[in-house]
Amino acid sequence: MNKCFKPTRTVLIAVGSFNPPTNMHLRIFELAKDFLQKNDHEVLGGIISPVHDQYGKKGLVSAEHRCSMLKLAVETSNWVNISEWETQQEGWTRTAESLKFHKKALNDTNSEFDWAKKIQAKMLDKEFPLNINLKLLCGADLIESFAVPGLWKDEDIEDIVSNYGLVVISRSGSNPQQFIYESDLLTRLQRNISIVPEWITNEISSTKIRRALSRGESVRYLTSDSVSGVSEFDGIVLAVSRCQVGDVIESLVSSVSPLLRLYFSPCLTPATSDIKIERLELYRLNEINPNSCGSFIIYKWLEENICSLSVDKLTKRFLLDQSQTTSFSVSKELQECAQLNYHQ
Ligand SMILES: Nc1ncnc2c1ncn2[C@@H]1O[C@H](COP(=O)(O)OP(=O)(O)OP(=O)(O)O)[C@@H](O)[C@H]1O
Ligand SMILES: NC(=O)c1ccc[n+]([C@@H]2O[C@H](COP(=O)(O)O)[C@@H](O)[C@H]2O)c1
Repeated sequence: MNKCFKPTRTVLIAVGSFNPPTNMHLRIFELAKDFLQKNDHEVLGGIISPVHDQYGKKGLVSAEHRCSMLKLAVETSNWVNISEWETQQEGWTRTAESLKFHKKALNDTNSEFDWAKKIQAKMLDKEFPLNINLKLLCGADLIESFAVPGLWKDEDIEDIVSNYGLVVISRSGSNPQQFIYESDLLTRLQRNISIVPEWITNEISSTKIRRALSRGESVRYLTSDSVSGVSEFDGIVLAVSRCQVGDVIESLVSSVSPLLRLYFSPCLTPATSDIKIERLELYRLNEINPNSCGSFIIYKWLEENICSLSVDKLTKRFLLDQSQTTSFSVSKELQECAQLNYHQ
């Protein structure tokens, strides 16, 4: 083996709306990293650069919110970072400009940006200059958007491909090889374009997640649980009418904390048995799932199961407090006891 051989130090950057982030947004980083590492690159890190609000795409939620979702999404990755730089500019930034900024910051040993510091910290030997290369990582649909009249400047395309390089992940409905073949410019620069096939095809997209959410359908396992705001409710909801709370139950429930206690006024014709125990999924409210917050789900459930609801003050405070943890532990004994009472 040639002792002098040094792999090219590379960082991948993906630009886009991330509205909301999906599992595929992170998956493309893994695919590209595997591919590059087999082709003489040392992949030091990844950067996700969400677009500015003024990009103006229909249905784009605020950059602040997209960034918080992205931060949650990358919690499980030890190499993909978020750069909020584009979102903090006066207006929308062309991708070529964004690449220029990010490459400069990555190679600046005094960089003030956390993502740059983290990536630089991954370098085993820090000889100067740092010589960190930046490549644009994208799905095949993004490269095909190069052909949309007026969307990209030819000189930007030339700059991006020749001075940085592209890693394109295949996507169903796109044919990047043919697209390159049909473009004289891209054919000329094609040694700087890597096309990475995704054999385990997966057509998750932000559009499909938004569609599912707007229809009140589950988006679980399409994006991280922390992004969708869903977390298992591992406790019990005890819904009892005030007059039905017997001393025994009262002493039992008060000894267990936390427990969601919902009191409701008795209905004329009781819609439920004395004690109702349900397992529910709780959602945290965000701009993407405005109809799925914990309180909404619980009110909805109660509406369907119980009439004339009045939630006691403590419970209401709990339900409305979005920062509250949504995971409960309730002792097995209590659950069994409650089950027993339910069947009585
Ligand atoms: N399923 C996928 N396969 C390959 N690349 C993807 C996939 N989903 C997203 N990407 C790529 O991730 C980058 C950022 O994506 P973007 O924010 O546009 O997401 P999207 O899911 O395509 O969004 P939308 O559905 O809103 O158009 C783009 O380069 C896009 O091509
Ligand atoms: N001329 C350009 O630099 C140019 C044109 C169109 C889109 N883009 C970028 O490509 C990304 C496209 O994102 P969407 O696929 O979510 O629309 C955005 O980050 C946008 O800034 C850049």
